[in-house]
Amino acid sequence: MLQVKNILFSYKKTPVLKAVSFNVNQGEHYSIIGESGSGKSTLLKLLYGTYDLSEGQIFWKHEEILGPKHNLIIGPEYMKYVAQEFDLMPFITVAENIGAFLSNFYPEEKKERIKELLNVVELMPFANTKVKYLSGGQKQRVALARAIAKQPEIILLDEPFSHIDNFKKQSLRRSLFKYLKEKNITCIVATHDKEDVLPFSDQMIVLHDAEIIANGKPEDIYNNPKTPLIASFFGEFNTINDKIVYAHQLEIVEKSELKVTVVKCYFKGNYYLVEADLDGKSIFFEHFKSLKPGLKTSLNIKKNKLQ
Ligand SMILES: Nc1ncnc2c1ncn2[C@@H]1O[C@H](COP(=O)(O)OP(=O)(O)OP(=O)(O)O)[C@@H](O)[C@H]1O
Repeated sequence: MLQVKNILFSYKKTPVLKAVSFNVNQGEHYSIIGESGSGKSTLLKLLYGTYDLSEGQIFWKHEEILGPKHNLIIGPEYMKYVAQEFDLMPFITVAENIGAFLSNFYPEEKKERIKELLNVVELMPFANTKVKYLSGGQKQRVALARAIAKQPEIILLDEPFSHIDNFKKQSLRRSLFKYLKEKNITCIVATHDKEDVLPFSDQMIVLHDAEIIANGKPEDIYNNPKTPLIASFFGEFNTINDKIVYAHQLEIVEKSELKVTVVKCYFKGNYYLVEADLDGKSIFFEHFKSLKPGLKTSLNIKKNKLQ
């Protein structure tokens, strides 16, 4: 188990993280979300032992993870960290990069392992391409494969799919997270993307103003967002009578107290996001077809949030 116990950390005077505590079980998928600058990357770096903590402790199993004051080499053996800037060897091939830290003692096994890893990150066709000729997204996939090559016990991923296009992202996410679960590798992901969290995470935390403002199962946090900031991570939402209501929870009905006037419609693929006026305030709801600006209608809040 990873135990983060009441940590405090500042780069300068103001704390970037304070009173941060949470536990992650072996094999669990844990997500860290928060606005830009909320300390997600800093938290991953602290878990990796990049900096010394001002207060608190971090343990993996019974071993304390200590910073550079105590270690010449940053990062414990059993842990891998994939930063936003990936550090690859440009003049050798994808396969050579992935195999760089694998033992040469059993060449056949090494070849098989590289093949397996190339499949996980869907880079088989680029096995013999030099990394310098790859796109940003392809390089990010090499970095991911390299991080799992030696089968760490725990992997820290900072925005792991940020450079990868939407075509590849969906299948890559499934492939990587499935692989990590199968191998029982604990995975901690800092992300802006709810698609990294909702379908895959066992637990998540939300950082704001240097502290954890929510910690729990994604389903619970999604269904009961405590603040507008949390709701905004998941999608378009409204505050109606002091309650947070997602756009998809509103439906048009014949009569209700919520009388709105349509302002604009945005095509979203399988639905339209409708912007409407409710007593001088903008309100957003989803509808299956486009509505004319100026149309007056009534809305109802659906009961089941997942509908
Ligand atoms: N090396 C550093 N020296 C000083 N301040 C830093 C350093 N790295 C980060 N910060 C500051 O610490 C705060 C948290 O940064 P961090 O990169 O952890 O946020 P983040 O949530 O990962 O942001 P993003 O989502 O944009 O990657 C920010 O205010 C940032 O400016």
